[in-house]
Amino acid sequence: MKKICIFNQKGGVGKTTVNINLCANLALMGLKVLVIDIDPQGNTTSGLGIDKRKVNKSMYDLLTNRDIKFNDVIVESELISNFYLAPSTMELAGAEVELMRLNNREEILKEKINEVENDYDFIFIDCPPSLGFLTINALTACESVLIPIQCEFYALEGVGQLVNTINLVKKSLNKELVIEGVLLNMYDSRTRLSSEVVEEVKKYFKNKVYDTVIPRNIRLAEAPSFGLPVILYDRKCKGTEAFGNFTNEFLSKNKGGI
Ligand SMILES: Nc1ncnc2c1ncn2[C@@H]1O[C@H](COP(=O)(O)OP(=O)(O)OP(=O)(O)O)[C@@H](O)[C@H]1O
Ligand SMILES: [Mg+2]
Repeated sequence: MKKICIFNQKGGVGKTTVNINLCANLALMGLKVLVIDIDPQGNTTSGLGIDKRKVNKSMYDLLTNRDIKFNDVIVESELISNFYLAPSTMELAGAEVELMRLNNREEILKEKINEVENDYDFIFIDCPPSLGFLTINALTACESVLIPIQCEFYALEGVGQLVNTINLVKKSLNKELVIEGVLLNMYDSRTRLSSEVVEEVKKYFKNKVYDTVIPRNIRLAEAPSFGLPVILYDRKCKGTEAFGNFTNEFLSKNKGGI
């Protein structure tokens, strides 16, 4: 079992896209996967075809109500076997204020995950684009952080702060935390900028950067509106191919982790 959070405090870099598609591929390979949506935007929840209005119990209930068990919140995917989701709704935005007074507020998620972690091969957490309480809970609960980076001019902006936050959590709340890997997303082979960004990111993160690069692909952007991971939306597109390669690379680096 391994627990990984997908994080970059920059918005729109592909956290949710990576989460949905990597996890779907792992589940289709027969690994048992739990995705925890800890972003009040709930994009992972809707991207997996769950209607947020119909969510019975969500991550908000789990974090704010001691009597709720993790298994009360988890829903099983109807599309993919071995694939489970802990959904989020807008309510989660209020959790920070409600939990402010608790002493162990950074460790609530970690303690809750303990209840179910042995049931899964992988647990992934989709973080919001901020360095707030929810993200700190995720970083405290996980063994590693997978960082998606968008191939654009400001790609490395804020990365120093991101690494500082990881180091801070490492010092105070979670000594084991490491960077799982850095995944370059929305690569455009026609532009020199994209390849320059790849070089920059490699200079900064060195061998932590995955060889696989995810191209900008319209099918990847369309799939969530149908509530599907890309592999079930268009099996032959470039996005599916890239996520297939990435899943294999991810697994080859995690041989001992399953
Ligand atoms: N490789 C790609 N090709 C085309 N579109 C993409 C790609 N990756 C992500 N997108 C699209 O870009 C937008 C942002 O992606 P995504 O929601 O995964 O980012 P995020 O980091 O989770 O955002 P947030 O910080 O708001 O949670 C979405 O509309 C998504 O469909
Ligand atoms: Mg997201």
